[in-house]
Amino acid sequence: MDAHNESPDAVIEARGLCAGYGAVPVLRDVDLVVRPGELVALLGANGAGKTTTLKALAGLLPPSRGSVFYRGVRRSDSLASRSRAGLAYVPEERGIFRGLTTLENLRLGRGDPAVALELMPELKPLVRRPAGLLSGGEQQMLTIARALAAEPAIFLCDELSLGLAPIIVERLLTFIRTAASRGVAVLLVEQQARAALLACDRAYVLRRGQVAMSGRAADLLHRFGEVEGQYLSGVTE
Ligand SMILES: Nc1ncnc2c1ncn2[C@@H]1O[C@H](COP(=O)(O)OP(=O)(O)OP(=O)(O)O)[C@@H](O)[C@H]1O
Repeated sequence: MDAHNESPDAVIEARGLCAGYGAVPVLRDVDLVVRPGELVALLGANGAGKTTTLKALAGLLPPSRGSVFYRGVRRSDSLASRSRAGLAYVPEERGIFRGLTTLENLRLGRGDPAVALELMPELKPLVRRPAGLLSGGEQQMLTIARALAAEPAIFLCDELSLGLAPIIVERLLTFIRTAASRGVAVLLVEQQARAALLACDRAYVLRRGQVAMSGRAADLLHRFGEVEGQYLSGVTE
């Protein structure tokens, strides 16, 4: 039934996606599309299923029903295999080796460290510093520059702004916007809904594992009260 995706121009597409952990269902019939050059936010209350969605899209969690299409092809392969095919995923934990220097961490990426440093010049004075000593914002710059230096087709980023000052979040969003303008499809999980809607083209709002609202970011900003309502009514406990 879902052997073909419905949006031929999509880089990544979830169709009727259901996924969870063991016997615990989390996602229910999630439909989601990200196209080249689009910056898309995934919003929702704590526990709504945002990280679970990214994990299922990245290949870390198998769908119990429904499909994930990557560049038009239905996939059930691993994250490593999807990464080789142009998918970049930054998890909430950021994937930094704290005992290695910034440069050594950049070398672990798929892209050229020199490209990462050109993309994010703030990292240049920090190349020899152990990544564990970088500030939270600098660590996030490192993970994002490392991911984007590989010129992925799609960039999935969890909790972009976790623990970061608003000015740093603004810098990161501008940086990611530039990547999107070069054609990268971006899906961001973001806690700060208003900031995300101001920066993104489109958004999906999850509530208890389902897409409760979706559309152009500008339209969702006009309906921000409703967006916030999804958070209040979406709390699971
Ligand atoms: N490994 C796991 N095993 C069992 N349940 C899990 C696991 N990881 C997450 N969950 C549950 O799945 C639901 C969705 O979690 P998820 O992390 O996707 O939410 P989220 O929207 O990313 O939340 P947050 O904003 O708090 O990070 C929650 O009820 C959570 O408790």
